[in-house]
Amino acid sequence: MSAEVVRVGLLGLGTVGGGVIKTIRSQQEKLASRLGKRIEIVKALVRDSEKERAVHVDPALLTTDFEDVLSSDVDIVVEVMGGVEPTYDYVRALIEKGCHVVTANKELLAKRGTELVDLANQHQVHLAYEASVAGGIPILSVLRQFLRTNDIQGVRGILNGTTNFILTKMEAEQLSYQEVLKQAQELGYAEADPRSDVEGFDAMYKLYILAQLVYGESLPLADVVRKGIADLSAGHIRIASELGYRIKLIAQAYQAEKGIRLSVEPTMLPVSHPLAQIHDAFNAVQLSGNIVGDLLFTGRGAGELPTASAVVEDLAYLLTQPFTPHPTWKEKTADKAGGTLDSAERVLCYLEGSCQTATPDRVLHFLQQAGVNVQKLKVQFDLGGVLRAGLIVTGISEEHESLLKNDFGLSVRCFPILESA
Ligand SMILES: NC(=O)C1=CN([C@@H]2O[C@H](COP(=O)(O)OP(=O)(O)OC[C@H]3O[C@@H](n4cnc5c(N)ncnc54)[C@H](OP(=O)(O)O)[C@@H]3O)[C@@H](O)[C@H]2O)C=CC1
Ligand SMILES: N[C@@H](CC=O)C(=O)O
Repeated sequence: MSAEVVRVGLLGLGTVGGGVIKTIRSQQEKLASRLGKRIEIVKALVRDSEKERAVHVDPALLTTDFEDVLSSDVDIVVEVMGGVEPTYDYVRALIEKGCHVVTANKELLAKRGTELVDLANQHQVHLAYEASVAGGIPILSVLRQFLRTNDIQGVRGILNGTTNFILTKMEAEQLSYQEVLKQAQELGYAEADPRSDVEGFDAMYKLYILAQLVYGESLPLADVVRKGIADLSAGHIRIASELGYRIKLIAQAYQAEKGIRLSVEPTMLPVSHPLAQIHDAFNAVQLSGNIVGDLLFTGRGAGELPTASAVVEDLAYLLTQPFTPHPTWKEKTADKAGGTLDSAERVLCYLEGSCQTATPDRVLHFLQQAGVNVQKLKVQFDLGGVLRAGLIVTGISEEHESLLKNDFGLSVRCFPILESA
């Protein structure tokens, strides 16, 4: 008996789109026997149909006109073109036409997901987006299907492969930030505009989506604390390592007294911390449930095949499952947006400046007089007379930071420390 054919359209045929085609081709027989359906790609929207591609496709399938996809009787569309405009309009039109949509586009979901989820429910179509968070790790399916009894108390993780790759290589191979970013782009990890990765936007979009699933609501993106790694130097990484820490871009969502809080920022982890062991473009998500306790999921967070795996698993899932309404997405403004340094916290404070104006003794004296508790100190001088110091402190405030900048001519950067596993 021949398997039913499912007509799939692709929006985008770059890194992920190419991976989707390769995966469907390599797994076609298995999928047909498991699903009783054969997946046929019938159209692929691209910007430039003449461009040479990593995967060969029949040129007749390529189009630069979205109307060709919309009018081609597709059952499902896989959106892997990225961005919000014109993507939102395309996805909207497809849902209104009754197409199921699978997307890897976290930016689209974090910015317009509330509307798209409602629209998909209204038209009774699937909107599947496993690939939008943590690449190949099936974390959204776990949250949706296997953690419905637990209250999830907090979620934290490494959600961006590019920045984790950069931090790993900067530390292990002493490569420059620019050099490693270029490698990440060549390997297909980075976003089309890599500022999204290195400035923490990409991880913020993923955290927003996780919060929708974990808490049934998220904060507006403007209320999320977001700091990136673009200004991290070899000096930061070296001092951290000498003090026994490793810097990771950590995304966290937790329930505070006045509602949920979301943050993405470079954070110091003791080298023995499980998240400090996540290297290269791997991601990790740590969850803590009131019944199950702590869970840690890890896997490849970016790149052609890990992401395609999540996309094609979504396709396989929705080909076998009847439509069920998706829980509505909500946004709730934070009572008080976080972001200011809580002086009660233990932080690693990195200072850099000329030793003409700032000697370790003078800086320590100032901090002690100001009531800052210094627990550890590492100092380095280079031949050019530059002082670099790492201090583990509690009780430092933004006012102290300003005084260190203004009175001692130091550049100051304080990093939160994540002590507990
Ligand atoms: N790369 C990764 O590791 C991951 C990516 N994602 C997400 O997947 C999506 C795709 O990423 P990726 O494959 O890396 O991106 P690429 O830049 O490699 O591919 C984008 C594709 O979309 C096409 N495209 C872009 N804009 C338009 C437009 N306006 N009209 C028509 N076609 C367009 C491009 O056409 P052309 O080829 O002609 O230029 C290209 O084929 C993004 O949302 C990204 O955030 C999610 C998880 C991991
Ligand atoms: N640019 C992203 C790709 C996957 O989402 C990343 O580096 O994690």
